[in-house]
Amino acid sequence: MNQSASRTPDSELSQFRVTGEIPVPALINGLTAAAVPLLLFYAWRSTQQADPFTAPWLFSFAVLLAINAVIFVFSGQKTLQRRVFIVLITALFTFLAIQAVEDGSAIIWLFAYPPIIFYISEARIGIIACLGGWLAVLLLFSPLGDALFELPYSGTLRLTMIIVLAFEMVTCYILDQSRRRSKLGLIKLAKEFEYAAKHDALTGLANRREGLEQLDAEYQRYLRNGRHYSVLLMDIDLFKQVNDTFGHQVGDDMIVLVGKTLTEQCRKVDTIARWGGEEFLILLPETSSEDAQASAERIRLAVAARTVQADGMDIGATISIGVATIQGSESIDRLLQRADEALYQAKSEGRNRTCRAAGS
Ligand SMILES: Nc1nc2c(ncn2[C@@H]2O[C@H](COP(=O)(O)OP(=O)(O)OP(=O)(O)O)[C@@H](O)[C@H]2O)c(=O)[nH]1
Repeated sequence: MNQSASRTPDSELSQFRVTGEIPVPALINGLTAAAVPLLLFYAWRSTQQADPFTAPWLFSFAVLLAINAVIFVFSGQKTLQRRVFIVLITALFTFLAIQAVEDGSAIIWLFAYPPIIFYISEARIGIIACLGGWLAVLLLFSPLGDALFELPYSGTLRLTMIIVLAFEMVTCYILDQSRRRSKLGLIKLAKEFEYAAKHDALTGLANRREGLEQLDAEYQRYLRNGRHYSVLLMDIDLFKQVNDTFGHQVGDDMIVLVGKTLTEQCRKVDTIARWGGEEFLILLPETSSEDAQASAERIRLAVAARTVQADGMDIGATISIGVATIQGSESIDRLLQRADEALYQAKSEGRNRTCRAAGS
């Protein structure tokens, strides 16, 4: 599981939403909603404290973040919004790191950056951004930083910041990886459940429920475009004897063999469903009654040519098939009923044959 999971790229991962997970656009808009008034407040405070440089920058960041949110609301451009947001908050945190707002405490805001960047971007971007940010802080706190800026930070604060920031970034990375792996696990589990809900465990064919869904979808298409479709309802002949004589396992092998043969004989667009114990249904989209009859005969002969091994013997299987083609405004139930009647007729006429439903 982990192998295929770890191969899934982040971009693919971001397309899936696990119930309860905060969607990235919602988080971005929530953070924007919180950041804009905060930035405006600090901009106002800066003007009060006669700091003419900081206020315009904070105000600009507030406006750009608000514009980014508005663009999303009106255009729904999630990717663009996310990228712009990443650039803006990276620039904002860089600004906060080098700009000693008031007494220099603004740099503490850097701790808010790692969890946000890991949550809203791919793991690769998060690592690059955090590593770059940490190296930048290291450089800022070096003698070079002092040469370039007037930094009010003590040696103890610098050392603590560097260590705690690194600790926080690594922790965020580990938590983020754990979150991504859990999400991949859930996605894989959901796919397995979905597959199990739609397929028959023995043959791997569609199960009856999925067959009915496909029938309904085809019926809706038929109502729209009037293109007729057909169904083949088939049943392995005298199957009880196979079970009774050779055992249940040989019976199962025969069901699998028939399912395999049907798959080989059908088009990709056809739906092959295990309808019941030894009963199968094939949905043939856009297929006339004549073509359906021809397909049914081909399938019947293909099955009759195959054998399963039991007690060193080759056991042959034959099937009987009822063919029905949708007509007029009849319901799916009525179509299936006609196919069933045709199958019954094939059985009563001696089995190993194909019968077309009345009216088809
Ligand atoms: N091995 C196996 N047997 C199954 C399975 N599902 C149903 N069966 C058996 O299939 C048999 C079906 O028998 P019947 O309905 O009497 O039909 P038949 O013997 O095929 O006779 P006709 O349909 O009249 O040709 C029953 O004995 C079921 O127990 C399955 O998944 N595996």
